[in-house]
This record gives sequence, structure tokens and C-alpha cells, in this order.
Amino acid sequence: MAKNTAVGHKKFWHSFRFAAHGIASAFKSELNMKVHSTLAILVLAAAVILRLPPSSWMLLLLAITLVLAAELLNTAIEATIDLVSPEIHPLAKKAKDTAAGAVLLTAVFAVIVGIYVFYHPVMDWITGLMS
Ligand SMILES: Nc1ncnc2c1ncn2[C@@H]1O[C@H](COP(=O)(O)OP(=O)(O)OP(=O)(O)O)[C@@H](O)[C@H]1O
Repeated sequence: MAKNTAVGHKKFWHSFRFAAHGIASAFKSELNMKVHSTLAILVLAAAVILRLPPSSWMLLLLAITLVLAAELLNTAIEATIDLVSPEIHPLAKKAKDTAAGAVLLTAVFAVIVGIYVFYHPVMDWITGLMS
């Protein structure tokens, strides 16, 4: 474990590496990250198959980025609480529950985006299969 003591452009690349390591370690340790990213890959595969337009892609990428970013922040808050308050405390509960609430909110947004962008293409695809 080391602090970022580099300067100039080296500091930038060190920060980038620490951030990439943070993402990779959250993927390894957090089941929710694995579930959300697997769903994201399936959704993007469906977007390719159904040839969704660029505007739908942008909405999907926004929703996926929001969910994964919220999940990363939730993981960071959980780790901080476990460090500073391993014992039961109402404020620790408030912090963890609120962070989990943020993830839930982004997941609800992602579902709404999914329905909005996939509804008509899926209906057209089903109609095509039946005719
Ligand atoms: N120190 C604490 N004090 C009070 N309540 C806590 C504390 N730690 C956890 N909790 C309660 O237990 C819930 C679950 O906490 P936990 O740390 O197991 O996270 P989690 O939501 O299960 O996420 P993960 O499985 O990714 O670690 C929290 O949302 C909170 O309500």
C-alpha cells in the first residue's frame, strides 16, 4: 500500500492506476458489481442485435455508467464505515442505507431507460417473427 508521492504527469498516471485498481478490486470483491456489469453486457448485446439508434445507445450508456458509479461510491462508503465504525451505530446504519438507496435509485432509472429504449424495437421484432 503506497501513497501517490509522484509529481507532474507521473502523478496523473499514478492516480489513474490507483483509480483503475479501485474499479478492478470492486469488481473482484462485490457481487453487486458482477451482477450489474453482467446485466450491462447483456443489455449492450441486445442493443447490437436490435440495431438500436445512437440516441438509445447514449441513454443506455448513461444508465449503465450511473449504476456502476453509484455502486463504486457505495463500496467506498461501506469500506469507510467498516473502518471507522466496525461497531453498530445508528449513523453507520444511516450512511450505509443512504448509499444503498443511491444505488437503488440509479437501478430504477436504468429499468425505466431499458423499457423506454427496448419497448418498440422488441415489439417490432416479435411482430416480425409472427408475420
Ligand atoms: N456498523 C453498523 N452499524 C449499524 N448498522 C449497520 C452497520 N453495518 C451494517 N449495518 C446495517 O446492515 C446493512 C448491511 O450492511 P453490510 O455492510 O453487510 O452491507 P451490504 O449492503 O450487505 O453490502 P455488501 O454485501 O456489498 O457488503 C446496512 O445497510 C445497515 O443497515
